Parts: sequence; structure tokens; C-alpha cells
Amino acid sequence: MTVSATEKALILAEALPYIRRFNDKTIVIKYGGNAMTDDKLKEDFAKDVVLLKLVGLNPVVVHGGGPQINDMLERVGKHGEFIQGMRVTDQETMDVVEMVLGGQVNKEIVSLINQHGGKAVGLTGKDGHFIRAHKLFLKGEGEGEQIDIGRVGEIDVIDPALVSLLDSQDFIPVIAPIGVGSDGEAYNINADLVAGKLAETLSAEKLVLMTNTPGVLDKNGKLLTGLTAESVEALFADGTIHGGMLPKISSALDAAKNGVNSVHIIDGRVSHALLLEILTDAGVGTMIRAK
Ligand SMILES: Nc1ncnc2c1ncn2[C@@H]1O[C@H](COP(=O)(O)OP(=O)(O)O)[C@@H](O)[C@H]1O
Ligand SMILES: CC(=O)N[C@@H](CCC(=O)OP(=O)(O)O)C(=O)O
Repeated sequence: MTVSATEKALILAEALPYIRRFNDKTIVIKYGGNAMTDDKLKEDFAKDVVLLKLVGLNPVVVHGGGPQINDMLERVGKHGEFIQGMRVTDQETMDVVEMVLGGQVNKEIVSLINQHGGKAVGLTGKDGHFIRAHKLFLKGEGEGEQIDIGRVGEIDVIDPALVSLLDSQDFIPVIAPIGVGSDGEAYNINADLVAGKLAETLSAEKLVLMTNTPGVLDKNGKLLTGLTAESVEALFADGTIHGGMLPKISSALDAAKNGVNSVHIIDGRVSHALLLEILTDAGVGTMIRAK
């Protein structure tokens, strides 16, 4: 597709009201491991984050890395297992999670953003103990039944001070979803849950969850452009929403109910999906509302 000079100018002009509206507002961006598949997309993502910062927004990145953890587990002869969208995390798996999320994936995103002119700083919840967590037990089928999935954490509290401090000095925080327990032990936390809770804690204007589907799909694979707490219930009950989409929707709904103005699930495989969602009229994906 070739775009004429006039069309380019019109597209740039379209961004103005959004740039004004979102000036100095915090936007929490969850960058899912499934959206990090190719190098060009990763570059585009990093450029988008830098552009958002330079035009006056405060982007905060929370990343996943589920497929990258799976790859590393395979290399050490282990197979990733999930229950209700959460990884079963024994101690050996936790070591891999810390290495891949806190190391490899986090550093790659930080370095891409910095190469494109941003000032990104990588963090895990262990830094300044800013993401406090305790062990999560999943609910089983039977009355009062609990499922133990190892070193998976449930967030107690996120201390916003560190992220706010970085923001105020024009740094871009890039956060790996690892929490810390009362005696310093690490917990693996689903990245969607960290992003949602962080958006609430920071009173973010927007939460954008970037994944590998066009948004939330119905039974026939058709995109649902808007969802509310009520309409989601039936989709949970009949299994239309399953697997990794479960924590994503729960987190999106909690954020929408707790003061985050707009919450979107978008297709991170679309080049510059972030700019399209935030700075143009062409909102993509599914918008989640409390009511
Ligand atoms: N109703 C649904 N609509 C879209 N995707 C769904 C739905 N239910 C389950 N999914 C699954 O959720 C996945 C996205 O979650 P996940 O694999 O955790 O991605 P991410 O790494 O981006 O967090 C999709 O690839 C799809 O397989
Ligand atoms: C408890 C739990 O499931 N933690 C996730 C953390 C990474 C993540 O959420 O990555 P995506 O966003 O790419 O799925 C995991 O171990 O895969």
C-alpha cells in the first residue's frame, strides 16, 4: 500500500486530539510473549513506546514471556504445564522463569527501547520489593478444594513509588512479572494480572493488553469489539473464554471496575498496533467495560 503525502499528513493530524487528551497520562502496556514473535514487530513495538513517551504520555511496560519460558524448559528437558491459564511452577521451573523473564526477555525489550532513543529501565517486583505477593492456590471443582501449583503468586500490593519516580525522570519502566514474598522468596505471577493491578495502582488512563488474537473471539471465531462484566459471564461458563484468556479478562475487568478509564485487548501481531490503538481513530481489538 502506498500512502500519498497528503494522506500521511492527515494521519499525523488525526493524532493531535489524542496527544492532547493523553498528555502526561499513564498508559500501562502489557506486552505478551505471544506478540514477541518476530524481530520487526519487536522493533515496531519499541519505536511505538518511544514515540508515546516523546509526545508526552507516560508508557509503563509490563511484559510476559510464556512461550520463551516454554522454550527454555524444553531445553532442560521439562514440559510447561498450565492449569486455569497459570503455569505449574516447581522450584526448577521458577529458576527458569526468573532467568527468562527477569533476564533474557526484560533485557531485550529494555535494549530495543534504548536503541530507539528511549530511556528504559528494567525491573522485577524484587526491586525495592515493589510487587508484594503470597502463594496462590487455585479453586478446584469440589467444595473448598484447592489446587497447589507451586511458586505462583497472588499480588498483595504494588508500591507505586518506584515506577512513579522513574516516570517523573522520563525513564520508561519495563517490568517483569515476578513478585516477592514476606521472606524475600520470588513468585511467578501471570503478567496480565501484574499489568491490571499496576494500572489500578497508578490510576492509569489506559490498560492495553497486546496478545496474539484480534481480540476476544466468540464461539464462531468472530471478534467481540466490546465486553462487559455481565456479557463475559456466559462466555466463561460455556468455555468460549479459556486458557490464557482467563487471567487476561479477569485482570481487564478488575482494572475497568477500579478506575482505569479504558481497557483494551489488541492484536500485537499487527505492526504498530499500539499507535493505532492509542493515537488514531482506528481502535482495534476488544474494549472491556465494567458495565
Ligand atoms: N475467546 C477467546 N478469544 C480469543 N483468544 C482466546 C479465547 N479463549 C482462549 N483464547 C486463547 O488465549 C490466548 C491468548 O492468551 P495467552 O496465550 O496467555 O497470550 P499472551 O502471551 O499474549 O498473554 C489466545 O492465543 C487463544 O489461544
Ligand atoms: C503464573 C504464570 O502463568 N506466569 C506466567 C508469566 C509469564 C506470562 O504471563 O507470559 P505471557 O503474558 O506471555 O503469557 C508464565 O509462567 O508463563
